[in-house]
Amino acid sequence: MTVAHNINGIHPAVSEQSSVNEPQLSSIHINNDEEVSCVPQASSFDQQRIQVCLEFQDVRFGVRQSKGLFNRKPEDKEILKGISGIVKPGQLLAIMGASGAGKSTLLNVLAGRMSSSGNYFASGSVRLNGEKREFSVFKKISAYVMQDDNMFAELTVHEQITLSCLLRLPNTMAIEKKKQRVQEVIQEMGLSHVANTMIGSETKRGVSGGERKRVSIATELVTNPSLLFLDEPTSGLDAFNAQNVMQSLLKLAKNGRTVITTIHQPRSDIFNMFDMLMLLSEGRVMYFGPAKDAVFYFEGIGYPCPQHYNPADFFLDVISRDGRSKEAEQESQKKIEYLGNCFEKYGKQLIVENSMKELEEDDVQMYTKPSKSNLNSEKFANSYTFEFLLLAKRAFKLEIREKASNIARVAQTLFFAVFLGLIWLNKGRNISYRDYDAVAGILFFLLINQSFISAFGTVFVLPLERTIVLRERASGMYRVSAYYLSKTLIELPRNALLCIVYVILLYWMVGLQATARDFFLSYVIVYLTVLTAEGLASAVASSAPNPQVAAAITPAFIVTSLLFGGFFLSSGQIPNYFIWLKYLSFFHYSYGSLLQVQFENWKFYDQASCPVGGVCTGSAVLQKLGPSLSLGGNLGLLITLLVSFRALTYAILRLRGPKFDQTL
Ligand SMILES: Nc1ncnc2c1ncn2[C@@H]1O[C@H](COP(=O)(O)OP(=O)(O)OP(=O)(O)O)[C@@H](O)[C@H]1O
Repeated sequence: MTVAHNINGIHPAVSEQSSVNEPQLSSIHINNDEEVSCVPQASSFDQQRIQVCLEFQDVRFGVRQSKGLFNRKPEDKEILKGISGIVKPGQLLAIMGASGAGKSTLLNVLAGRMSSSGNYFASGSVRLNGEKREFSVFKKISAYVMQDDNMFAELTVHEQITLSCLLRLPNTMAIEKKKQRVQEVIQEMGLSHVANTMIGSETKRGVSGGERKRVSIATELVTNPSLLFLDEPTSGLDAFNAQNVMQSLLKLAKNGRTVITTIHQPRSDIFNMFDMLMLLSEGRVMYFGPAKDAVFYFEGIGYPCPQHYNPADFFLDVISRDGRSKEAEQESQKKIEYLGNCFEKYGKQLIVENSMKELEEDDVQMYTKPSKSNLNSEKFANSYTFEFLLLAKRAFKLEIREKASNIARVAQTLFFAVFLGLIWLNKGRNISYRDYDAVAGILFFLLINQSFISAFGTVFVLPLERTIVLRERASGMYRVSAYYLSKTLIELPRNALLCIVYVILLYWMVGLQATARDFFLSYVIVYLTVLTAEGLASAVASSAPNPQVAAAITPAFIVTSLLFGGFFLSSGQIPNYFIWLKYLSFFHYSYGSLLQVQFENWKFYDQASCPVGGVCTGSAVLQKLGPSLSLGGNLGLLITLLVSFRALTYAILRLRGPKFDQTL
């Protein structure tokens, strides 16, 4: 397939008002004579891949913004202003432009990742092999690598890719084949030497930045996607790593994939890897066509690239708005206007339309039509049980590998148990009826201390974990219920162990009711309270955008529960209009239960000398402090709140899941 465009003697009169030099588009020779490889190579898996040609025509996209608190009439902001292009299998398209040019927005629209919040408008068409794309098919043949490489730091590269592979490839495929695919992807992305290294994070040493990005790409690559979208894959990488990543992408493209990436400011050696280039400025196309022809094009319209200059830097200089002064801004604005008009008039017609015509004529027949019948039509590739077991295995690994937080939790538990035990040493033994409220205070504190530790552990972890889960769910890896159920169940033993250590130490140091039944019930109450506090914190944290917000709002919920828990305010002291808060306070039920367990058979050493009407026996204390429900009733409601908070967390995670709109 050979295409040669010769554009001679075109004199666009597009900049009459412009102060920019009048261009003489005298001799632009756009040469697209490279054979595009449509033949998959490499692994056996590659042969099953559908070849995809992505065309987009006159794509417009904008958002509706409200102008302020008191002006509710939304204002439209157009971000993409009629973008067209075409990318074929075997090609690597780089979308370049200054910050705010609309690169990520275009990538998202092409990948169908416009948030379905409805606060936007979009028009134009995006077609796959000449046909309107079907969401379910598109999802299966494409992959999206986000700019942020959110992955679990404690997993090894091999584990991360294996999980993705096992969960995304269909259950009809033998496990052995899936494992073989893992090896292929690891090799394809040049990760063999770090396969058993922890991924790591900013605070934990792991693989290098470039390797991390390649792990992120490999995670998406397991399904052998035909179409790969990447948002700024080189951002934050040093020159060496950036080049490595781009080389990997080039290799993927040359294996017959269609690769589209946004990139900010590539070095010249990276620039030379691009097959196709799209230059965007302020939502308009400044250039689209073979990357190697861009310099000729700009020369032809009056912007010659200086010798020995990185073309990428040159293009960015030319197409960026210069905001250093008002004059400079106006000047650059006119230049952008002119470049946009030039491309509209000449480049677009000659490059985009020719390519599309050419595709209509022959290429489309070369590709298998991506239809449901070619692909596994199930929404999830594997059964619920399989997902649950794999996610539980991952949750367990993460649980035992998070050494720092585990050590911190154990240390806090031991410290508080011994510290509080020493403060209240023997306070439960031989106590006067005059001090019954001191025992009540100890019981209340017994409940809140562990609950706080647990709740705050969740608050900082869940929002970060949610971003990973969101990415995984966006790729259709698993059901959110399988994730949340496995995580919840795997975390149960940790709390059970910490609570038992805490309760044993504190219980015997303070000298609470020394029967097996009372000890066991007290332990169960503390444990259920901790799980409920954690459930409440999970619900709040899962709705917060980040750990900072979660940490700021969770105390409000926990402290309110505390206040209405029965120790600080008796029922009679709560104003009628706030009485409902008492019923929502989980401490109200756990404190009520613990009072019942401890005071039911409590004996004060001096209760024989009780004055008339005094609170001198355990049952008198219970009457005075007044848990209104039976032990069973309190425990039942505590468990109800525990289940409700967990169910609420699940509902929030589900509602706040990935939502894509692929109307184009
Ligand atoms: N939801 C939104 N609401 C308002 N403005 C938006 C929204 N999304 C994008 N924009 C604006 O649209 C423009 C293009 O954004 P986009 O993120 O696509 O740019 P970009 O070229 O990827 O920039 P960068 O290289 O800095 O990531 C920016 O001015 C941005 O502020």
